[in-house]
Amino acid sequence: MKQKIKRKQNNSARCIVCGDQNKASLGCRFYELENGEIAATFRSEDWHQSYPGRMHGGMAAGVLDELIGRAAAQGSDDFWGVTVELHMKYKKPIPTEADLKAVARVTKKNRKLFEGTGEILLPDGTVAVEAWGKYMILPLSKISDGGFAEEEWYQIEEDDPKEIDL
Ligand SMILES: CCCCCCCCCCCC(=O)SCCNC(=O)CCNC(=O)[C@H](O)C(C)(C)COP(=O)(O)OP(=O)(O)OC[C@H]1O[C@@H](n2cnc3c(N)ncnc32)[C@H](O)[C@@H]1OP(=O)(O)O
Repeated sequence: MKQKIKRKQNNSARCIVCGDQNKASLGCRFYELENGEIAATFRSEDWHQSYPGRMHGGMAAGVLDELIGRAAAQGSDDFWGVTVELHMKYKKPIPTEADLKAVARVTKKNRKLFEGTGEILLPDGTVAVEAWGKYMILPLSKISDGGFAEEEWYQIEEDDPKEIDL
């Protein structure tokens, strides 16, 4: 089903999932949706492989870890936290050298913690991987040394889609 995109979130420079200047990164883009969920687009390259032709399960966990975390950061470029628990269910292999999508949402949130779920979809829409995660909300100063937000956290200017088919 097509979902309207409200806003694209920032990328970072060196992250393995969304690093704009990291050649090994999955190149994720994160789009906040009108229905309250968040979607990611990314490409599985051959260097993300586990078995031949199959994306590494750790990379899939990385995508859903970050995507669920970002689901709680909707509307803000200054909301931070760290993953404290992550549970994965691998249902189908994810091919390498494929353009892929994922979607996530927050399911529970209080002052200190939040939880959410997410899925990676195969090109035909089948759910390949499901995840549930729990995160602790923290100020950036407790997570990273200074300079990240100013130097490594920015919008990529490009021709962004207006909607996404999930
Ligand atoms: C995200 C948007 C970003 C948006 C954009 C970016 C998205 C990035 C997403 C990727 C994120 C990552 O991969 S992050 C990388 C992977 N994760 C990490 O590196 C986290 C490693 N863990 C830690 O650094 C630490 O454990 C902390 C900071 C989480 C907690 O340390 P601490 O504060 O010393 O811990 P502690 O005193 O034991 O606990 C503090 C309070 O939290 C509670 N607590 C601790 N763990 C848990 C838990 N799993 N479930 C419930 N509650 C817990 C304790 O009971 C306690 O409650 P009370 O006694 O106060 O009541």
